[in-house]
Amino acid sequence: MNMIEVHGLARTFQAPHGEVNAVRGVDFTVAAGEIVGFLGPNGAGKTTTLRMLTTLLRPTAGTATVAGADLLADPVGVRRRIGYVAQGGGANPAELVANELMLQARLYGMSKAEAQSQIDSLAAQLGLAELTTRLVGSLSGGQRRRLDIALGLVHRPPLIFLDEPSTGLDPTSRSNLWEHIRRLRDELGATVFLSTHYLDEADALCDRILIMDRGTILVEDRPEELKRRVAGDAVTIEVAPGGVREAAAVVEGLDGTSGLTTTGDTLRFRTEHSSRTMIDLLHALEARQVEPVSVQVDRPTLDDVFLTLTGRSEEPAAAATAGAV
Ligand SMILES: Nc1ncnc2c1ncn2[C@@H]1O[C@H](COP(=O)(O)OP(=O)(O)OP(=O)(O)O)[C@@H](O)[C@H]1O
Repeated sequence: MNMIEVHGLARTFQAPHGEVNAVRGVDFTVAAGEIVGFLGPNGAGKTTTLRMLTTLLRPTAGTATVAGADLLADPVGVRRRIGYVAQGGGANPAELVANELMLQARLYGMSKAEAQSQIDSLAAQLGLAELTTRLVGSLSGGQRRRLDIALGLVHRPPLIFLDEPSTGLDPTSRSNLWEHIRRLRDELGATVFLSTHYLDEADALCDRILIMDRGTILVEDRPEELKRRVAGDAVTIEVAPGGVREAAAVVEGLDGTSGLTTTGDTLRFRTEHSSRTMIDLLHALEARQVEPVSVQVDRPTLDDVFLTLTGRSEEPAAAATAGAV
């Protein structure tokens, strides 16, 4: 069974400088029990899509079924069956954390006892247990983010939308959150649809990834397939003046390297086996008396995925405006 079915979903905004085609007629499905990641550069249309699927924004065109309810005909039905953790969060700064969580749970019709037990377990898992007697407004950015997440999950929705859930979280909170999301799926059978800028997050959590760019979905794939498309680590090496041609010849002679470019005294290339390549490279440079000034190895990033898939890097949000249609 599909938890989300989207057909031709589109949203255009009227802006002072013209129309913005934020989402340009996308089609996709999410199966029950899947964790699906939504990736894309700033302005790609991820939040707009999430806001449409969570009934906060009316589509300009298209249809969708969300958690078994028709998005346009039954938005209230959709709302009752989903949890949504937005980027901004809507908690009241003047309220106590515990009260805010209880209010949310009760709004969704949970009994007091059921709500309390769910709040206790969420608070423990998301590192909020010590903060329940604090005012929302006194929380740090990361603490506030964890509260927003707890508020989105408190009524145990079968379908959960998370908009960049780990932005602003420290590494421990991040890995606790991932653990919690996995448990929601594994133990409760929940379906999770999350947007993220972090490839490692999508990789660690998601069964499938949709990549959006300029309002369209470029590719849908499992994370391992996606990573396979990015050919290895990126190496940047600067050599002493006069050595760049020699160094380029060395790089081209090494196994498993690709995409060599040079700028001034700096060379950039990709390698599938970075540690072996680096040892061979440094030995070969020494043998040819080319002196390396600096060396940097970077794991594939989201930007690399984009570069590989689209042949270009992330672009500013303005690229999605009417002029770019
Ligand atoms: N209310 C609005 N009025 C005009 N343009 C808008 C509005 N909301 C979004 N946009 C534009 O629509 C495009 C898509 O924005 P959206 O917020 O969906 O992107 P995103 O993929 O979520 O980006 P980010 O990763 O930065 O959160 C952008 O060009 C944005 O400026």
